[in-house]
Amino acid sequence: MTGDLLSSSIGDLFMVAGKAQPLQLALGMLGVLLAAYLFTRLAVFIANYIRISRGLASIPSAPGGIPLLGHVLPMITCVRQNKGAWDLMEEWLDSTGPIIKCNILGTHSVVVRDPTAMKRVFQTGYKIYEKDLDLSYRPFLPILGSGLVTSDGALWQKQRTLMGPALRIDVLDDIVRIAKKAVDRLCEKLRPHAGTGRPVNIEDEFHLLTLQVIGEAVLSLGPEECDRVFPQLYLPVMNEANHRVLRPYRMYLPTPEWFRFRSRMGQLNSFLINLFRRRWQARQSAPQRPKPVDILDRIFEAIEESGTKWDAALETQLCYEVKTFLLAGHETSAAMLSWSVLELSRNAEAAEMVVAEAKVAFGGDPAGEGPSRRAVDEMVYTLSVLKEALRKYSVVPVVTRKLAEDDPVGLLGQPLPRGVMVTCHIQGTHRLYEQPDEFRPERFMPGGEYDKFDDATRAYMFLPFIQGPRNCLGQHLAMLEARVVLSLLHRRFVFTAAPGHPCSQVANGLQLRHPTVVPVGPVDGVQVLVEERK
Ligand code: HEM
Repeated sequence: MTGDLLSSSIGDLFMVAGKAQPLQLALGMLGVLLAAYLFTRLAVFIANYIRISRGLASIPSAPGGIPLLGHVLPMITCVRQNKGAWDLMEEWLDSTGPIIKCNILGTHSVVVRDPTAMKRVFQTGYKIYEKDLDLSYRPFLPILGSGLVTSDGALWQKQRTLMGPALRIDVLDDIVRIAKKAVDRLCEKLRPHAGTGRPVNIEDEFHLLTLQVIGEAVLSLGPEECDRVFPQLYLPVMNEANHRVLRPYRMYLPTPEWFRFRSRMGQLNSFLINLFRRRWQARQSAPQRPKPVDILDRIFEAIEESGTKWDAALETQLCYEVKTFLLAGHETSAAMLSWSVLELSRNAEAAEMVVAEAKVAFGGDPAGEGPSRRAVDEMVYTLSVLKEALRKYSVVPVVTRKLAEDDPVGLLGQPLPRGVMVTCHIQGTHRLYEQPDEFRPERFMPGGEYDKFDDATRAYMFLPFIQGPRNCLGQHLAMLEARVVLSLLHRRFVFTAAPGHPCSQVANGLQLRHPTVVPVGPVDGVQVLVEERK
């Protein structure tokens, strides 16, 4: 009986199949394949989830997690209260211990701030602590692609070898001159405001200035071209990518903004690739190799020396690298400069010390060609102001990694399983200083608090640029540029926080930090009044 039933239903099935349209059959097959794919993905996800959970069993969990959602709700609440998720993580570290685990929609993360753990992730174990492209960097992948910040393994190694020298050594001499010209232009812009009581949003000005510096240093673009191309194409694209961090669905929904993003990306890529082609062809047809004038020239030299063939793949890769330099090189520096100006506007004595260094470096002719690089290197107090701004405000508060294989050494004595995300809480490390809320540039002066840390871990107590083989390639460029800008601005003007603006009302600048956007700048900019310095 059962056998009859079975054979008749199989027969029916063949009958139906026989009568079905090819399209229906194809759709049916597609449905089956999709279901099988989703089922396999789910099975792999569950198996990994269980394996990683077991591997982390002995690590204390952050408070407030619930099944499935993990710690997403406390994080959302925290952002609603105008605090960064990284602030919440710091509270967890304070209350629970030096190593904790949390869960973000099924992704396990271990959070640490101890310098020995940082050393393992950034230095001794860097090959297995890979970039976390699934979560943190995903919204930026359409822009940065396989550029230096977002690549790993052999490709990263090759690109780092190719690009590294172009950002170091002699280009740094040019940066002083380029930054000097940019800050002269900014001074001209500020002069009409001096003494008028009209506030200026200095953060906005720093965004334009740092884009001009990086645009000229990398591509020899003039200030007008930078001001024309970047605010139109590059800045809106970055803006959308930042929105996508908290609203990942925007990456997939074909809204008008999604199409605008694609179109601007396309225009920016064409602008860059056309520029590369023009410059490469001019170089190939020149009777002799010209002296390099910018970072692109130096990259071209490295390409020629390595014998790399010029083709479409190379153009695309170059495009990713240049967009990486633009992104990495301007927002971080603008945030650092904004915080420094805010702090100096509250501390006349520190501002006077910066001015004193500027007088030595720029001599009696601040409007001249600019100091030598050696003279800028000697501005140790100005450098300490910038470092203290990077410490106090931690413009990159967390850096995440994904463990590519089991790490039996692990962090703080805890072996870690493959696949776990590691959140290096840079802000937490920067708060392991005495009275961390206070702005004290002296910490970074010779013999100061920083010098007194233990030799073995000192380098991991100050991590704005992280450390190790994947450290920031532009850190020397950034700090050189910022010293020129900060010192010359203060040599010419006195800045005070504009009355009525939050930056004149809150007791501590920490209250002004943006809760969701990295690099962390002031949430409402820094509005200042400008006076000529006597
Ligand atoms: C105050 C300014 C800056 C800060 C705080 C900063 C911070 C950082 C940090 C934290 C990283 C590591 C990111 C990670 O591993 O996930 C990084 C990497 C990088 N930065 Fe910067 N950066 C600054 C300026 C610059 C500038 C001016 C440039 C270029 C012109 C630059 C180019 C890069 C590149 C290419 C990398 C990737 C290095 C690699 O993975 O090999 N940065 N930066």
